[in-house]
Amino acid sequence: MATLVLLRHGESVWNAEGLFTGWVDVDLSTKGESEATRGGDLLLDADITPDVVHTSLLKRAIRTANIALDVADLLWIPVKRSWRLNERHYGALQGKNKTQTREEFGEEQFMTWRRSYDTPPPPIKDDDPLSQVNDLRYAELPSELIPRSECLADVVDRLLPYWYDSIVPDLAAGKTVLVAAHGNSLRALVKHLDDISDEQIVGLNIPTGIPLVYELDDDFAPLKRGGEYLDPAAAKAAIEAVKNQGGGAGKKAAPAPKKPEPKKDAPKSRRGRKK
Ligand SMILES: O=C(O)[C@@H](CO)OP(=O)(O)O
Repeated sequence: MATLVLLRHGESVWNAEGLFTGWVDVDLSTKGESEATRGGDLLLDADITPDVVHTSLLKRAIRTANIALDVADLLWIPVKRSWRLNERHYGALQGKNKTQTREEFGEEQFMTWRRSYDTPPPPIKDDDPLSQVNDLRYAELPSELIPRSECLADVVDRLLPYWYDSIVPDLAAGKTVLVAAHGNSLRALVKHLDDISDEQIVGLNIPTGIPLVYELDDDFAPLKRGGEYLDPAAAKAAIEAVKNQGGGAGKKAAPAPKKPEPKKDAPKSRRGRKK
């Protein structure tokens, strides 16, 4: 038996502003930092001691893991990072306001881009300031592997090799594994773990900052489907909040605004690919 803890990063600045984020490297909000601290407290209270942490290459996940592990006095444990745990690349929607996108394109298109399993948003152009093609942290990746947009099916495809090659070996060695990642990369992992259909995964949302614990059998399948949130009541409320971002599913879209809000500037990141 092995223990796997999934932790979505705390609220980010762009979560708070209601913007599509994807691979843009935005930081935690003050509330997000508090959520990460609370995540660490919940781990302590549940007497769960991760032996190793896996994160994405994005600071909101990295900092959430650090804050939570610091609370538990576990900042020293080994850390492994991979772009394969990154958030779903939101293509040309990155930096756009969710409510305005819903109003401009309508509820159906908005939800298709946001939650459909196999329809990616329009691709981002390589010369867009919010593109990641020249971001130093992906310099070792062949350019064609850097996403220009992803649907959840694409995330499942790029995440599973990391699950099998990097996380499963740690679990097999008897380690308690913490994975600090993102709403949609964790949805992809939960889809795999709980064997959720392409249709059902559309309705699954992951709250920020609340550890989700899976006890796994010898085949790395969950003993309890869905795992257990360490604060189930808070998780339930937070899941609803994620679901309703941008106006929420099922609500009629308001008429299109006169002028869509311009895209946000990208937080600065180091540019330039290695030779
Ligand atoms: O903007 C994003 O990158 C994600 C997660 O914050 O949003 P959503 O929940 O709409 O997929």
